[in-house]
Amino acid sequence: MEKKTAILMLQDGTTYKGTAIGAIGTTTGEICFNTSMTGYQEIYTDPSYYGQIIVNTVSHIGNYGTVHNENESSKPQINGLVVKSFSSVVSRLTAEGSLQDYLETANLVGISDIDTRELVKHIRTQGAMNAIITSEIEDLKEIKKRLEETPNMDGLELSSEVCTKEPYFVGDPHAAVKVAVLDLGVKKSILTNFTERGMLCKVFPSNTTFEQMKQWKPDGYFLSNGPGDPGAMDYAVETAKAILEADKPLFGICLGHQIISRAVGLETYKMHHGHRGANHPVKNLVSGRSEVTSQNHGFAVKMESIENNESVELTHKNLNDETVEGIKVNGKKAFSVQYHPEASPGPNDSRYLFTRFLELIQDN
Ligand SMILES: NC(=O)CC[C@H](N)C(=O)O
Repeated sequence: MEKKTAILMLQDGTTYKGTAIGAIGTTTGEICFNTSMTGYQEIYTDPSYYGQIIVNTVSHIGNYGTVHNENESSKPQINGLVVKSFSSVVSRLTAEGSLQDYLETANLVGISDIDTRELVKHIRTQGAMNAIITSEIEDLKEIKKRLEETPNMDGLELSSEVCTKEPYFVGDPHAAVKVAVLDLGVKKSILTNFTERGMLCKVFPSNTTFEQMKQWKPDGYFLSNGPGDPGAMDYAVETAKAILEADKPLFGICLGHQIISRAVGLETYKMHHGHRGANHPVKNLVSGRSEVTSQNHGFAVKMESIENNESVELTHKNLNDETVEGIKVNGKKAFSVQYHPEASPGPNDSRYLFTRFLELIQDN
């Protein structure tokens, strides 16, 4: 493939020159980095990344190609991609295609040959910000103008843009346990973790109310991961409040955790640059065990708001920066975690949480 120059410009004006990868074009979004060593396809197709440009800190990307069963949703969801060394050689016998073809088919614009170490250090010190990648505009003033038109992630509601438009089922139709999944941008592997444990999932669009889901007579409710700011999602907070009010078994992951937290009066905030990777240490304060976890979030629940709230118990804490990683709602059958027990990519230390949810439903 003939190499074409691309430009990456950050909101603070920092500009990098590199090589175009994926589709030729222009894209904008919030720039953030993921430190996972493997699992690029799972990361790019995770709907929680919708609206974001991803920097992979692992320097070699594309080398094992793509396969359809590593998709976490129907297509890549990230807005753009920044890598160091992009491989056009695919070294996996079972690969179905190259990453270049995969990105091009999805019309996804990226840039390679960027000093990602330097870039990540910059984001780590300066914090989350918007960025633009272009392989078609050369005029820096024009690039800057396009970048300035990009909305800030703070205050953005994005779940309605990535969720299913119609309800659908996943799992054995005769399963003994039925789980209503509120799709805020759900990853496929979360649903697999439910179905593997004998649960049938009915996945509902993000704006479905408790009353509407209730008609299916679910045994439990799940609030999924997803993109955007939990502070802009009052409609989902109302749904969580209604589920809690009815005292039904309730589990939430990531955005779902932030929504449940807001429903019980906790506050969320935008982090300096978030947690994205597959080796974040978390302590389970109930069992005393530590877990190595997969994470992807740019917002979090305020610790101080938990300390002043008697209706919740802090169950999990991040060992790097002591942020909130999990809660349990006192007197209710509800719990949630900020991190990703389904991993994908990442370690399986936290999969017990899916079994805990099943047990909660069975006890009920
Ligand atoms: N993975 C997620 O569900 C992310 C939740 C939310 N969008 C955040 O960035 O914090």
